[in-house]
Amino acid sequence: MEDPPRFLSSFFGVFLKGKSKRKSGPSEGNEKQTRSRNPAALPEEIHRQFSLDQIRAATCNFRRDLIVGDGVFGTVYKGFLNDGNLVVAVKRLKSDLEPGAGYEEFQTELLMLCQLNHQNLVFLLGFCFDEGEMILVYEFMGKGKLSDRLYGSRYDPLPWKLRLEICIGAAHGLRYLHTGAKRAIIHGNVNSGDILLDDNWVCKLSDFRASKLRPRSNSKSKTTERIDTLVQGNYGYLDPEYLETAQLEEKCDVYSFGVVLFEVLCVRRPFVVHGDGEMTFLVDLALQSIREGTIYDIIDPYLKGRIAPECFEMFVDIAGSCTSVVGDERPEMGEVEVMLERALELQEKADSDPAHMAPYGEYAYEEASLCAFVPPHKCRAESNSSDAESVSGLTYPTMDRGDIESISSDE
Ligand SMILES: Nc1ncnc2c1ncn2[C@@H]1O[C@H](COP(=O)(O)OP(=O)(O)OP(=O)(O)O)[C@@H](O)[C@H]1O
Repeated sequence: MEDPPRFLSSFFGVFLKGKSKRKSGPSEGNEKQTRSRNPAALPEEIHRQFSLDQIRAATCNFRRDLIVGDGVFGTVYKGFLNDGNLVVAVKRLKSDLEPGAGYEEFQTELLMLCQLNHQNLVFLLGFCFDEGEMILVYEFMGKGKLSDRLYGSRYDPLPWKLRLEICIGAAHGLRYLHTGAKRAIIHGNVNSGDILLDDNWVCKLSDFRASKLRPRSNSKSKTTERIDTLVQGNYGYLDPEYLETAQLEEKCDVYSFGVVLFEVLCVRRPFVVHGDGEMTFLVDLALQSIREGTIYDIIDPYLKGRIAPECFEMFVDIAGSCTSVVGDERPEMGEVEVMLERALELQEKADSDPAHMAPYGEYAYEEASLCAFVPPHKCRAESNSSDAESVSGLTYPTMDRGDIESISSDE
């Protein structure tokens, strides 16, 4: 990827002036501000600037039945451009937020996506800042969120190979963020709700509002290159080291991605709150089950008998190593990508063996042969421990539901 396009600095000059205009109104006679009203100063050659009228036309004036989702800061509408030939997602900053809330997040999302172009990252078509509105326009992801496809009762269970392909796509996207540019980008909020799927099941990472730019890692000065930040992200996905140090780095994304892998395998939420307020974390449950050789017992029942043992082993090993409590023991995203591709190959190889062919074009694998699997990876530090919390080395605070609602979560 090239450096951030040079238009960005002038673009953000424009953007920020757009903000101040909203609050205090424009002052005349300033050449820069004249430029700010001139669409030629905006990066239209790459990302189109839409007028509010165009956005209104595309969304039938923000018709309620075109709402496809609601985030903390924005409402997302399905929209139609180019005489209805192009379906888009239109994210509009909510008008009922605290003054100023959401601006920074929209700005970060725009800054990141303006610089990115990869098949596994959601594509930003353009933006609209007319009349004090802040609107981002994306390609439309017809199959919605991975989390909905995993947990939504109205959907059929996802086939195992498709799940693997989705994970590989997400790993491609993350690897590109981490290493595809001169400055590494840390997503900062990897979770199954921000992994979107297009009509062809191609997976794309979205929601870059918590993302951070930093120079590419260099092993000698690694620790000084970490980013000090306010801890944010979805509960259940947060790297324990990040929670402790508030330093964001690529390994935080790797950890969160590992949690997604366990979700894909087990179809269990990253955390569950019990009636007494106690919480169970999927990562703790999964790591404990790995250690005890019972991981097969907690996987999605739909997958039982459908995963080749060697693929299963590899997948569990990848998820386990991604969620290692020690960041430095986690693999790089490039390694994760390669291992997931290998897991898919193993599944395909096993599927090609007629012995595994079952009626209706499905495959059947012995369940019992998977039960005693304990992968050799990073559980060594915890191998003497028997309680779930210490498996990941974490002691999570006990929280009640009120606390949880105040934490950003897509669930
Ligand atoms: N490009 C898109 N195509 C189709 N649907 C989308 C697209 N982008 C977002 N959505 C839908 O809109 C919802 C809201 O998206 P948004 O990015 O604003 O918030 P979020 O990431 O889901 O949640 P939060 O902001 O609370 O973390 C998503 O959950 C998804 O269902």
